[in-house]
Amino acid sequence: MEAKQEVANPSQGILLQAWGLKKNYGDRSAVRGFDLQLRRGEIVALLGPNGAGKSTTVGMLAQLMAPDGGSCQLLGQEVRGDADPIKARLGLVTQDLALHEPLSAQANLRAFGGLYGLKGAVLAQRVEAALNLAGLSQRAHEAVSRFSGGMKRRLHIACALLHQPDVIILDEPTTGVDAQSRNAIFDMLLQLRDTGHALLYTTHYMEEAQRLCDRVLIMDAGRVLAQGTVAELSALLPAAERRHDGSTDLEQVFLHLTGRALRDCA
Ligand SMILES: Nc1ncnc2c1ncn2[C@@H]1O[C@H](COP(=O)(O)OP(=O)(O)OP(=O)(O)O)[C@@H](O)[C@H]1O
Repeated sequence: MEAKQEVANPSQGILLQAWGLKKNYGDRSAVRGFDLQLRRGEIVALLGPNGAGKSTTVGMLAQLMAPDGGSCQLLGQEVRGDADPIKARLGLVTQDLALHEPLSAQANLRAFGGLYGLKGAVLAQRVEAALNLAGLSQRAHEAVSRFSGGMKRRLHIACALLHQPDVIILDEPTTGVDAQSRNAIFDMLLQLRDTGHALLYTTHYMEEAQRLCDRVLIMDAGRVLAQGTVAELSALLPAAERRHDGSTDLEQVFLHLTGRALRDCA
């Protein structure tokens, strides 16, 4: 195990921390050394093209797969197996929807709440709060099969939050949604950030990372190439490549770092 430079410390606001995470599939290195410090009250984007290693990184951070190297801590502790209570402090929003289409939004939430061991008045209160957060209170009793793609995505996110995790990892949560629903999802995520959650958000959409996130990690071929605020990343560009109006396009930064355009990598 590699040396740790710093202990993840919730009192300093660091809720999720990783050191040198590595993962191989056979002789392919999917992740080649991933470091992270995720703090309370921030949204960090993990931005990279298809195949960059984002989902594999999420799998290791969410304790779904063991790394081949490195380690991570959740609220200052290593997670010791599925039964470790600390694991409940993390919520994972997967890329694939996990909803029961014939059931209503409320019934889906109740079913997920049951999986987390919630019942009675607590379950009822959490389901109501989740419907509210997802903007679905008026559609609570309708079958999910009648929902738009964006409504399903919002419900899917709400299901992953019923156990009130501190750290939320979202793997491309806007896949297949229109601009209006994307805005509704952004509102949900900003509300979560502003109530003290820490969010890690994977995407291959630069404009999402730029608009929503406090910091951005740019990843390609299993490595983090650069990280920082958009302004910090912009400072990596040579003066001649910067826009005259001072605005930055993460696409330009990716192009500068890799010699190819992010949109051409998909
Ligand atoms: N189960 C697997 N077996 C073999 N190779 C895999 C497996 N899962 C991922 N890979 C490979 O590992 C690399 C990283 O894949 P990963 O899915 O983590 O990237 P990603 O950035 O999440 O991509 P996307 O945006 O398309 O989801 C890719 O080269 C991929 O083909």
